Amino acid sequence: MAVYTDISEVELAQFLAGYDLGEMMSYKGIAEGSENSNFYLHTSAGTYILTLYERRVDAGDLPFFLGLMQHLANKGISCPLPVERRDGSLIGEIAGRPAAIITFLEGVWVRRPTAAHCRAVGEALAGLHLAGSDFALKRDNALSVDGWRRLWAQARPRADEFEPGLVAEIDGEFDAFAAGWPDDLPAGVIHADLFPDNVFFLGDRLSGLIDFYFACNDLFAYDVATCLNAWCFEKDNAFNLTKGQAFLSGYESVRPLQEAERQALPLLARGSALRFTLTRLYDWLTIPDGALVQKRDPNEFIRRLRFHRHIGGVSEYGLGRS
Ligand SMILES: Nc1ncnc2c1ncn2[C@@H]1O[C@H](COP(=O)(O)OP(=O)(O)O)[C@@H](O)[C@H]1O
Ligand SMILES: N[C@@H](CCOP(=O)(O)O)C(=O)O
Repeated sequence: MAVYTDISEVELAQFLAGYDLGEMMSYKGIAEGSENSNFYLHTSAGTYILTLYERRVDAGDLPFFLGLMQHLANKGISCPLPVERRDGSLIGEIAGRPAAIITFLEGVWVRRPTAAHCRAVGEALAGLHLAGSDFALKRDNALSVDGWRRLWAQARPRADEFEPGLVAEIDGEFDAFAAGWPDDLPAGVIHADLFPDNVFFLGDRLSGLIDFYFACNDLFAYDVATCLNAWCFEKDNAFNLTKGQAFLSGYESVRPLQEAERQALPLLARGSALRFTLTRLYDWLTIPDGALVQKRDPNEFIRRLRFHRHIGGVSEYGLGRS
């Protein structure tokens, strides 16, 4: 469930007075998502999504996130378009939270992605990387190695409660990143959270990308690594080579990876697995039982991390296989 802040009809009517969206007809909280409060909003002008930005979103980053959606949509990427207020701004306030209205995208996210879905996501991710290349605003990745260290400092004292031995294991991961985290690979705007619940399909056709609230400037190959983690493992946490191959060939059909990016994938995938382990572990240890938000299992990403740590070579991801 993700409605952290409820809103009244009166508050919504006042908020909508700032827009040219006609009369309010109905609104309804959306159960899915985990970071922000989202509502379906029906007005006489159509259907929209109203988002109230919550704990992990810094209001100072909203011009980047919303401006990026505008930029990408204008470049033909199927993503929500923020709706301008009467005064031309994109951000308002409701119930004491910063808030925006974005256009509604048709489609559903797939619970059981096939190799065809993975290929389509690879193509879309590379398209996003190319389309973001001339976006003027910049945002550092708050959840790269330094951000992971801060999260780890908070989770570490209780991490062995989740799994005995985890403290020593994750301390060791940081040593590996200190020795070799790349900073000289092609970089630009990345999505940074392109999980299945953020990609809509109509049948096998990818119909849109959502949730740009972790987007930032970082290595393109790090985004590739995150998608390998998010799309190409099965429910039993085994890597699916066919899906890996499909995702990577989809990506490379639009933007071929450089050899240095290919060789960096095992470390980047390990880092990405650590990033999601840490946010999930932090939530696991800090969100009270019975809270509205659904906790996600850190173990899935601990298992991925171990897989990447022991990978023999990038052909095991499906690279270089026909
Ligand atoms: N533009 C959109 N069009 C249609 N549905 C959307 C749109 N944006 C969000 N949603 C719905 O809201 C849910 C939560 O959105 P998301 O951006 O992932 O939230 P959060 O940032 O809280 O994780 C999505 O799973 C989807 O059902
Ligand atoms: N993708 C992350 C959680 C972020 O949730 P989202 O609803 O914003 O995609 C994870 O799986 O840990």
